[in-house]
Amino acid sequence: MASTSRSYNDAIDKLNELQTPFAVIQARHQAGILPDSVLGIAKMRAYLTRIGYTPADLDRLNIIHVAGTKGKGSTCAFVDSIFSQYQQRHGGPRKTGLFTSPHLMAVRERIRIDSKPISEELFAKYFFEVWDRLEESREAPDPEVPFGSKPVYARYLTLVSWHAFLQEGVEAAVYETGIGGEYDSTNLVSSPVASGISTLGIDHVAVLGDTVEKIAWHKAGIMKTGSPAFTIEQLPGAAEVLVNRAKEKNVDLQALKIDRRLEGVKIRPNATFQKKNATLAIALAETALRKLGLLKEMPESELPREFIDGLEKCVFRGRCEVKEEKKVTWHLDGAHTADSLKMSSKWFASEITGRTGPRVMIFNQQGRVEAVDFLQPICNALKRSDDDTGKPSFDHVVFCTNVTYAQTGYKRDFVNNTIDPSEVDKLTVQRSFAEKWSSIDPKAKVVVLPTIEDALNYARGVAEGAPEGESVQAYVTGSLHLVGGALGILEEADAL
Ligand SMILES: Nc1ncnc2c1ncn2[C@@H]1O[C@H](COP(=O)(O)OP(=O)(O)OP(=O)(O)O)[C@@H](O)[C@H]1O
Repeated sequence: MASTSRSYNDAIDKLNELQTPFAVIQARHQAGILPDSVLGIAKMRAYLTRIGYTPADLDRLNIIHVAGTKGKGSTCAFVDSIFSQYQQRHGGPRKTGLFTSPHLMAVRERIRIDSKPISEELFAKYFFEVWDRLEESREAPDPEVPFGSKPVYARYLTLVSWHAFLQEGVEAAVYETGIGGEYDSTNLVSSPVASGISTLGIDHVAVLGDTVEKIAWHKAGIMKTGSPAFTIEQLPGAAEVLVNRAKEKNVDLQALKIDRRLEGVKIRPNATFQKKNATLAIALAETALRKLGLLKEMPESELPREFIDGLEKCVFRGRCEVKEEKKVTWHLDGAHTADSLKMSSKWFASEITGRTGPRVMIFNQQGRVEAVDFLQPICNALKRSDDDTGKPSFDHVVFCTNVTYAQTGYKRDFVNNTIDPSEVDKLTVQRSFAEKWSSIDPKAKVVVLPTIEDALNYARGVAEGAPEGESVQAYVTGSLHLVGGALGILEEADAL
């Protein structure tokens, strides 16, 4: 049955129904059932067939495919921004696509055409076309592959992106993997223009394994015979796995050192990790632009103007983002792993050097009590200078949930059924974070608040009480959902 209601909001409501409910996740976890791996990819192939395409159709998109633990989103954004400079100056690639996850403020940000989030209208159109095609083809094309009538949330969005990009005539598309690589829903592409593997570290251990070697094995799954692959400097164990898998697949894998042509290029933030992401992006964009006949010569001494502008003008929101408000400077960064939080807190520390206003941190990681171990390195990065010894790292530390609003709860695009609702109500994780922070930084004022809106208002309250001429230096981090919710609220305030 075709759905009768077809607005963007209707699409998001349907999409939210495709989230795996917390109770199901918990039951699977208790029974030791791991997420689908080989079968998951077989199911994706079947879904692709049911919506009318074959994996070979995806080759028309000239895909750049990026995996990694950290920096994959930033790398994809850099490549897309370089493409955009070529479009503006040379008219090609004709149309570009960018598929990333998660979203910050609206689901449609995950599917971008010519660098802009797909319109609500087009999102709804392609979302429901995929929906209808799946409804109309309930019989499995391959009887060996058992599957439900619809894939889960992230996989469904991958299908929508392929359908949208193919229908819109996208000529070059950049794809960020969701989790891992080998069994990721984006990994149906068989001949990418190039694959890129950004910095590897520990994350998603339940799915990918608990060592960087096991994780590297999964990420290396996006390398494809016949397509070049690039990576940057990695931990030795991870580098070895990548090299071995490249050999098995007969892939030409290049491990890149930071591109010296980046000297003088103003990338943001001006940090080593971002230079690694930019280095990877340069190699990926160069490969695609050469294939499309848009780049003939690549000078060894300096980057073409289009590359420099693409890197300098790239905007990837919610990553090391600064927003000014009356009496509050908001520093927002969605880092949420041990390594990236170390980088992120150093970035915040460098941003506020020499500033005297009260420091406020707003932090959350919903459902991940183990994130309590990420707090000490943040505290260490913000230690006061010798002149200020005796002061806490942060004057105020707020732990809140990812629920957006105090009155109305989640914004539709942020509904999350995969976490324990009772834990959110009881603020269980937030209380354990608070206890930890009080033990490591006893002079800080530590509070637990139920929503993002409450947390932002708390920081604004501190600003009101701050001495004349001093601004609160607020650091919002730990989760892209938290950062996205905060940006949404701050932007509503801008619009008033
Ligand atoms: N190469 C890197 N090494 C370590 N940390 C990084 C790197 N690149 C980015 N980060 C940190 O991680 C945060 C998220 O960056 P980005 O979105 O590019 O990563 P990602 O791999 O897409 O991760 P995810 O989508 O899981 O958040 C950044 O704001 C920054 O703090």
